[in-house]
Amino acid sequence: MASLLSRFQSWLTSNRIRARELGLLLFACTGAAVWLFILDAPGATYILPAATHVSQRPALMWGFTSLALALFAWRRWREIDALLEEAETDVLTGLHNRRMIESLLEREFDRAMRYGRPLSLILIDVDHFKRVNDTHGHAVGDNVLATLARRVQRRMRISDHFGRWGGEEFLLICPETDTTDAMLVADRLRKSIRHKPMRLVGTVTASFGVSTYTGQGDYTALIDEADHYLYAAKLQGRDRVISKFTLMAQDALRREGRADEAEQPIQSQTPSDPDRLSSVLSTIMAPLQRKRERRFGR
Ligand SMILES: Nc1nc2c(ncn2[C@@H]2O[C@H](COP(=O)(O)OP(=O)(O)OP(=O)(O)O)[C@@H](O)[C@H]2O)c(=O)[nH]1
Repeated sequence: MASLLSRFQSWLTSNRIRARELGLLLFACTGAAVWLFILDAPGATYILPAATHVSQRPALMWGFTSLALALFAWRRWREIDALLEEAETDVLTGLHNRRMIESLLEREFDRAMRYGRPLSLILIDVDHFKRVNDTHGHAVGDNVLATLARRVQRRMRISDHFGRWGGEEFLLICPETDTTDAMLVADRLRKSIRHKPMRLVGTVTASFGVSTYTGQGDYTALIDEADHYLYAAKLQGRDRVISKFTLMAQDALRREGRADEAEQPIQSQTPSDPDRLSSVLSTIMAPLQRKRERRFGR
């Protein structure tokens, strides 16, 4: 008997059923049987003869049954909701995990494609993160990731989506955002990471790759493009933002024989930073603007 009971208990545990829930379920089943009896369903009298007494007060029985069923459903719903949230959240940072951010990206990409709206991606990768782990330990490395996540979260728009792409890489999805704006956003984030030293580690920097949907390809191509620019940012010395525009500007500067300037990051740590970024962007945009004006006669 004892072993039967313990087996029943372990079955309850393995099926995540608590005794209170089982009680509620039994109560709901009893209520349902009583209702069968009240409705004079065939065989109901054999299922629950004792229900005759309770059926004298059908309103009370109806109330109890509904309450029991509602409580049971509510508890189950909360558990399922918690499990779903757990399945979509990165435990370390509390951000969307890879699966969730990828499905959000797919959704935003479909929307951008259908309505012809701009959509930019910012792929962020912590610089020399292996060194942080090796020098200070994995726990401190984890703390760096969590701090970076909080800093970005505090500065992103409410309509943006932010998630952990994997390891020390993060993805920010910016709907309704063109390349120029996405670069400014990325640069603001870059500064917010760099300028405030992190506990035990000191200054941490990150590199950024920015890609924008141009009406071609699918969302994986957009990710690949951001990854390509992120790789370029790492190659060019890290702690910088690279997009299609940056590479175009660098090409333009090289063609003009200003190779030295092309090697400088478009953003620097000087207060004139945004000026330089916008001046380089306007250098690239000017011919495009002239072409557009010629075409549309404006
Ligand atoms: N603490 C911690 N480390 C992680 C986590 N995920 C990945 N890493 C570590 O992140 C490091 C990434 O190293 P690399 O890919 O060589 O990149 P890096 O050292 O940042 O160099 P660059 O990206 O080229 O600047 C590896 O040592 C991983 O073990 C994590 O969740 N927590």
